[in-house]
Amino acid sequence: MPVVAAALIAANGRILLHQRKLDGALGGLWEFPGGKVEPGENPDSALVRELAEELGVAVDPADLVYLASASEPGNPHVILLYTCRVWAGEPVCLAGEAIAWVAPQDLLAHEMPPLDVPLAQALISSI
Ligand SMILES: Nc1nc2c([nH]c(=O)n2[C@@H]2O[C@H](COP(=O)(O)OP(=O)(O)OP(=O)(O)O)[C@@H](O)[C@H]2O)c(=O)[nH]1
Repeated sequence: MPVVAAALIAANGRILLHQRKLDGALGGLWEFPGGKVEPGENPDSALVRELAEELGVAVDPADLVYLASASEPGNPHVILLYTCRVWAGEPVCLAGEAIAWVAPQDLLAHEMPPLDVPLAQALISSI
């Protein structure tokens, strides 16, 4: 089951992390915002939709740059991470517990779901 996620990278180099709702699956953990690709969507259009739903921002698919994927044995989900440096609107937390702008060196100090950890490592290596 494909899941798409974005690292929104601000002009000051900070990266947006999204804290999942405390009471749901992987509750309270910090992840790259995104979600499941629904039937009929491609990864880009799913990510544009998820970023609008979760953060209230508008993203042009042309500004999504694929970076890395992560999966693990026994888990049907594969997560595709994109970077994005251009969006319209100020991100706000519409669906999760909180959002935070995090310096790259502080990403891994946030408790993350398992698949977000290698994605964060790939991101840190790329910038
Ligand atoms: N971000 C993230 N999601 C993971 C990991 N492992 C894993 O099974 N997942 C699952 O991947 C899915 C991610 O979708 P989501 O919950 O963020 O997005 P969504 O809004 O489309 O899902 P929903 O319909 O369940 O609310 C969830 O079912 C989540 O439990 C992981 O390591 N990181």
